[in-house]
Amino acid sequence: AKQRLPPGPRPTPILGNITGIDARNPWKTYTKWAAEYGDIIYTQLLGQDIIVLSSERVARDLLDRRSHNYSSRPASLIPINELFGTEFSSIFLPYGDRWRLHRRLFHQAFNMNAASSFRPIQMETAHDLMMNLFMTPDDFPAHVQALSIATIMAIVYDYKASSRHDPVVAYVEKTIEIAMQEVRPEVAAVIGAFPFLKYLPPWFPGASFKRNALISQECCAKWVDAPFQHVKRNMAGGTAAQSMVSDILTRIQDTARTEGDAAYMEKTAKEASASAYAAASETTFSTLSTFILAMVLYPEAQKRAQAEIDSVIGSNLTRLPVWEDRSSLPYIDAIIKETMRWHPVAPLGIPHATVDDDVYEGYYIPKGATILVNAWAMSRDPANYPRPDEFLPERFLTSEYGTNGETPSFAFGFGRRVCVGRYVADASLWAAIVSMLAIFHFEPAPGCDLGPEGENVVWTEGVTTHPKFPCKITPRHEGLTHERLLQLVQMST
Ligand code: HEM
Repeated sequence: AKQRLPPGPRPTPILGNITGIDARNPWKTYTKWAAEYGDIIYTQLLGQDIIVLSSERVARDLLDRRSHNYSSRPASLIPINELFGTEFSSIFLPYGDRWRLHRRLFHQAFNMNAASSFRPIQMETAHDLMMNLFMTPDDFPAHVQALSIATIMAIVYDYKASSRHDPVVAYVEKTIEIAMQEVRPEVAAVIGAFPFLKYLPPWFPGASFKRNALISQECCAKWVDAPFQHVKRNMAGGTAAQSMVSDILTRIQDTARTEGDAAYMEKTAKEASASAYAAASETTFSTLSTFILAMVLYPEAQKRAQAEIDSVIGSNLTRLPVWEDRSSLPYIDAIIKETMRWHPVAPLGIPHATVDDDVYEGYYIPKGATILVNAWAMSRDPANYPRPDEFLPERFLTSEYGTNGETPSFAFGFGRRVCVGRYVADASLWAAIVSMLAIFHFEPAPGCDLGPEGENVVWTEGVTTHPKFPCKITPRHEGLTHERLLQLVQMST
């Protein structure tokens, strides 16, 4: 008997459901469909099977409990990654030995215990952020981005990125900017279905993605190599500090049996470290931008967080928050969780794919199907998160709002593909957020109406999304000088 696919909107011939999708916010279309057809729906884009999971329950059942079958990445993303030069990226590797080796390198560097060794770096970049915000508060997006980049560059390569116009950073940022726009299922489906598009000359009208691809390929080659060579040079000269790459290179020297082995491991290390950068910088930046927006729109939450910090470090700023304060600041943890819940950085996650055919609750799920995690829909589920559009950190502190207090599972993804950098990410966010709240007050920029619930805020489009808005940032403590802030920073290191 013909197997029954999950329900969904009826596809039109050839194009499938592509014409019905809001290209700017595809997660909103999928969420609307989920309301109509349920937690698990089937759609088609140009002949490709797409299954969208819209509840945490279904995502856990399939991606966690059947992770052996749901941990690949869509084959349709391979051509587009090759086109853009990002084929090596751990994030997009299909399930298999190559991906497993990447994952092992990450696990050694970023597991819960290992991740804590990066705390001094994270606090130092948080302090740099405070100093920058103090001097030029209106440039806050650039400062937050600088923090996100500097943190991961230091952790992975012990590379000190200069805060402006760093050449290595410029390559990576360009590649990521392009990849965020183009390496997503809706674009991949078009190129997969019409492979000749790949061969259009870059000057061809409408072939902007091809021009982008050439730029991306060039930037990628430099991004993967330049910082890696920096570590090797420092190791050879005996000046390398600890980093993910120096640790791996030391292990290769100690364990590789043949030269071939060593060369393969080194190539893998290069690819994995470059991927860590891509995965970490944009996501950290987006989360912190969303946090600042929440503080502007929800002054009560901001006030409560600051009162909590003051109750621990004192209200006259005799010292800055330090790691040991974390356990006394539960509301700050709740703010971090609620930021990731309120506007998930990757509203459709990173697509998974099935290895084999499967059947779930009577529905047929084909081999090779793209599995989209609709984090947006999960974040808006009123059963788990009452008043879902509101920023309410309290929901992670009391059962009144229904959560179990844990970070929402959709924030960092599922199964064997769950974010390998989640402990690093959590610590970077904490250091930055607690430092910002200790020193600054965030309010709407004068004359700028964001709307009571932020309706007028513009969010960027792509795999990840962040808000763009102006904001007024002022020191909370009257008479705080640059010199005094510097003194406080020096006292706590
Ligand atoms: C707030 C910050 C972050 C968020 C919200 C975030 C979120 C995610 C999500 C949703 C995924 C996809 C999971 C899935 O496929 O189900 C992912 C994958 C990944 N993340 Fe993160 N991430 C963050 C920070 C980081 C950091 C700091 C690192 C590295 C230090 C990192 C490294 C990775 C890597 C390598 C993958 C790919 C894993 C794989 O495909 O096997 N992430 N992340």
